Amino acid sequence: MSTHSRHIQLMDTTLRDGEQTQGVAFTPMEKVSIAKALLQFLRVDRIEVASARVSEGEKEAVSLINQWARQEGFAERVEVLGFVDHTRSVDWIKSTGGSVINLLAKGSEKHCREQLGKTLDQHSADVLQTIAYAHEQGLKINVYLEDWSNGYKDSRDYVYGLMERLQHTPISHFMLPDTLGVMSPDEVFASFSDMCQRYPTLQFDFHPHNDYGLATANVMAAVRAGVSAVHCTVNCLGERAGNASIAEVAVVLRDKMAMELSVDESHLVRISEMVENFSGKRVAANAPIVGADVFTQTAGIHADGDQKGGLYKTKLGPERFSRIRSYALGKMSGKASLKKNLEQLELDLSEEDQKKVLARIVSIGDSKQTITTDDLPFIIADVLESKSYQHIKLLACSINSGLDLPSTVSIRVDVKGEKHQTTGAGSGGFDAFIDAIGKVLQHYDYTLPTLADYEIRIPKGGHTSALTECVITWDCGNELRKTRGVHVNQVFAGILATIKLINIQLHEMANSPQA
Ligand SMILES: CC(C)C(=O)C(=O)O
Repeated sequence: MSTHSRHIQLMDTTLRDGEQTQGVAFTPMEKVSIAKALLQFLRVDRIEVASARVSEGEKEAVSLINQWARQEGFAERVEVLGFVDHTRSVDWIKSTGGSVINLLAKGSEKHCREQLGKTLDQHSADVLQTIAYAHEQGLKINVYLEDWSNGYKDSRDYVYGLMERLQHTPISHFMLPDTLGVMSPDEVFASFSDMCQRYPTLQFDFHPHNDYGLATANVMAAVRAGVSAVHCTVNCLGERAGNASIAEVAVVLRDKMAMELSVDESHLVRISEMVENFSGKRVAANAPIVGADVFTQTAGIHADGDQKGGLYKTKLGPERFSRIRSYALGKMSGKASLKKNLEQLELDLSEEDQKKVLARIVSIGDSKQTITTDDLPFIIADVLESKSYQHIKLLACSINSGLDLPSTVSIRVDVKGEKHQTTGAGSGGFDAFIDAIGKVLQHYDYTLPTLADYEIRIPKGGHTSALTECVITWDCGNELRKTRGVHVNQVFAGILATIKLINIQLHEMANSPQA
């Protein structure tokens, strides 16, 4: 098959196979939100949203999605996995207002024999009967040949036999899964080339799994062999090691194969965040395109190269995905990393002061702590002994905690030069501190944002007396902000991270035009 540019459909199955990720279950409203984001903003071609007959909640979700999709003219782009169960899956899909069934047939002789206890003739008769009924009911029909990768390897005659029986029925897409994620790109290319040449008038989809970490490479091979659609999920969710990441597939097919796609890449990250929140499955910081760190340069030499004419630029620029490049501060930072951060904060420092600040950054980095751009003004203030960034200082803090007892805290703080002493109570030491500090801050018209996340880490191989690092993500309304605190006592690490956030926000309040 030629590698000439052609349109490749992306079928997103986050809401069906993605929900088969261990521990993931979306509520109906979450499913509706994800479906809308996928079709309306990301503009994928098709979405698979559920398996038929799973539950009442699933029925509600699918009905809501179909209702919305019909209004928006997307009805035929919403698909539901159905089973060879006479009329039951078809009736279920019809009752949700659905238009498309993705019928699950057996793609390997072994599955057909061992799981269904049927021969090829018996199984194809059942499949044909369900297809006829679905067609009569006005559904569009796609068919999965489950375990096709093994079927093609071990029982090719069975696969051809099934295809012969199905090829003249009203099936729109033959969806060939690598159900257990066992194929290599060479195997995908050879098998799909054969299928596409043998049945040149049929449309084939590839449904990959990532068990060997080869899902994206396998998608490339399938497209090279001639498939017209590939399946993927947001954040690579899916059974076991997942399917193929939609972000990876989109950029690889565009950049490496010059294929035409409908997806709007600028929405990839937002959808990834939405799915991360609803699924509770964190995206690895180094996940291509959507990971938190993938547009951060750490080595000073890279920051230097970027400053000298974009020497480290690639097609995968952050702007393409509505993200920005950042320059990490740590022991590997150089002058250019600091300069880039100063530019971002619109801060001007003499060469001499930059040297001092850089030396401090490197020494903080050496003690394994991480530094964010938000930390920089405070490091500068500390190194250059400027008072203008120290709006709040924790002078003393003692915490009393006991098993099954409320915690109490007593604090002394300096806010803008005024001293306060107060107490607080809560269900834990940190909660008690939040109670106490809240009492002080109400005098300054300031309310702490809510926590979006709270992580405690110790260095790998650490021991009970090791430093702990607390990273708090704050929901500041229009943005999420992270602050870090480091201390041997993990509650104090959280308290220091909180003081940092308060300092940043009091500083912004003091410098806002209304102040
Ligand atoms: C249920 C089927 C279609 C599947 O997801 C697979 O075979 O990978």
